[in-house]
Amino acid sequence: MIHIENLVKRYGDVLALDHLNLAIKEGEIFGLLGPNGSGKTTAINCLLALLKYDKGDITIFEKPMRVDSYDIKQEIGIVMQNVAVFEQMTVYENIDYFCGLYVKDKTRRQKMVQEAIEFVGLSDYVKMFPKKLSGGLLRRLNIACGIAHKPKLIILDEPTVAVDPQSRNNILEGIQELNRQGTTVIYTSHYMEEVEQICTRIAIIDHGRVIAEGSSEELKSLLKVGETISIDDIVLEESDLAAIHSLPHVLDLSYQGRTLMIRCTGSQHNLVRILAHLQAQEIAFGRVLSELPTLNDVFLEITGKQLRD
Ligand SMILES: Nc1ncnc2c1ncn2[C@@H]1O[C@H](COP(=O)(O)OP(=O)(O)OP(=O)(O)O)[C@@H](O)[C@H]1O
Repeated sequence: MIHIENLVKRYGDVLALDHLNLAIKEGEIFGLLGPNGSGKTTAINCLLALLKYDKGDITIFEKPMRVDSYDIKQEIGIVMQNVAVFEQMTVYENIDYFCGLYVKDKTRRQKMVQEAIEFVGLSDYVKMFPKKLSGGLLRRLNIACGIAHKPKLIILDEPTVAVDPQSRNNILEGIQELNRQGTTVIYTSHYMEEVEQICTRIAIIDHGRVIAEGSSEELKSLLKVGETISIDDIVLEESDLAAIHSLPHVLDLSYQGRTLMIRCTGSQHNLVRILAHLQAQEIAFGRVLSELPTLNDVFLEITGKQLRD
């Protein structure tokens, strides 16, 4: 559905996109995950032909995307990072205005605006002006303005920045619902939990390049460590440590201040196997914690730094 090939974008000396390649299929919720400044917004702006780029090719719906590709733009909904609504218009008028850019027929538009209002849960606020809305409601209005015309593709650039957890959940559930109704979604974020929660495929980008791509599970399977188990209040001899180390899938372990940390390859049955071993050896222990890897671990292993640097 969307192909970005070898996209290069420079701002003066800053290389914002460095041969970026992306292919997004119809029906996906495609996540673009990367730290601040990695090039997500630049990629989206190039994709939408809002920004000139130095090199590369972009096709959307199998056609080249250009500044005057109005037929393509008609089928795209955009929800940008910064809320962009008119202060002097009410909630209803704002949604109607943005929908009207694409849908001229009044009766059809009225129905679409109504559906968008219900979809984002703004029915009680239609006559209010934006400045009376809370941050979360304002975001919902921003989303309604972007989706009311029922585009085939919706692009959301960090739509949950500075949003309270409840509104954030509403937004994420709404995006999943739109996708269930057949909309393809591109979602950029530096919140890995969000991307993990809703995206069917993810490209992790850093310094304007894709450094890893796949489903959340596929990305995590790139890691050496599949599970980290920590066990508190455990007293062990050297021979006990050697025996635990030799259990299947144990990669390495550390033992400090009566806490044992075991890093395992794979993520299945490690905990059961290790606890069964301790029980068989009649070794007592306290609190046990098993941690599965996150997308941050994937980023850390590939780049040597945290996603939230
Ligand atoms: N108008 C501009 N002029 C100069 N440099 C820019 C401009 N816009 C972005 N950059 C630089 O390009 C790089 C990519 O920025 P971009 O905003 O695309 O990243 P991002 O991943 O969207 O970050 P964020 O999550 O903070 O929005 C950064 O180094 C940024 O400083």
